[in-house]
Amino acid sequence: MNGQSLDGVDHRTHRAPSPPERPLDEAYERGHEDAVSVITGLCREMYRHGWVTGTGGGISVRQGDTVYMAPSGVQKERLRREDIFVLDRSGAVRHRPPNTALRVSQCCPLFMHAFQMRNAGACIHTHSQAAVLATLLPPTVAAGEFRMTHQEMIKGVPQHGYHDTLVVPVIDNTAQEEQLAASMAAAMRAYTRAPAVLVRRHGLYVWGRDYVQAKTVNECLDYLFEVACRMHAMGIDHTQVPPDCAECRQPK
Ligand SMILES: CSC[C@@H](O)[C@@H](O)C(=O)COP(=O)(O)O
Ligand SMILES: [Zn+2]
Repeated sequence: MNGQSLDGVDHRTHRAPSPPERPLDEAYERGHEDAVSVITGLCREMYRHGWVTGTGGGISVRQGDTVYMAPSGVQKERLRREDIFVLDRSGAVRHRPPNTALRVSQCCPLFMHAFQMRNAGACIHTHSQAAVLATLLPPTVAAGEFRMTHQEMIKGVPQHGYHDTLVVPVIDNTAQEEQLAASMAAAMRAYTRAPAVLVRRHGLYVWGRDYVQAKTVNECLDYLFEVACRMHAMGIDHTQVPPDCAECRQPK
């Protein structure tokens, strides 16, 4: 698909021509329909988990050089197909919804980091309570990173095994979502193995090679964040190798 011929957007200003372009409909090829369905469907699913309530959070999907993204400030579980923005891989809007009041998600520059720096096929942003609470755990606050080891669900994170320590960097929240972009990029450069970035008192950005992997990793991480909080409440250190792990305690 060529963005210029699709919509005629002025790429210098990112402004749509007038009158507004046609909506996403049956005239679009199958690939576009699938990406849009993934966004609307997953947002509904994530809403049921309490991860994208109150208009917060969302998901963006990349197919080749085309990126699909929700508008800003709308209830993400009630997105309609025609509400979805289409961008190119540089983050320039190529097609906007017919409702000209809609603006692209404020998460745009953060989603673009996942696509540009990790070649991700999807990036999920949640306001999960487990993720928020994990950023406030004492060891996490002091270290600026969430650490956990010896949990089965760590195996759901690419390049991680049961005995590995999962490390997720934590960045400080800002007044506006877009202002997180620089510190998220710095964290991604510093933590090349991390599958995600936590935002203190805010939530999580997690990516994957496609939406299936991003969804899986998000679910594993959220489970781990919740377990870590509960372990902490029980007085158990989730960052330490358990003393009964024969494999880790054995002298080499
Ligand atoms: C409850 S408002 C939350 C937003 O400011 C922001 O954090 C967010 O995640 C969603 O931004 P949006 O621009 O609506 O896609
Ligand atoms: Zn947010």
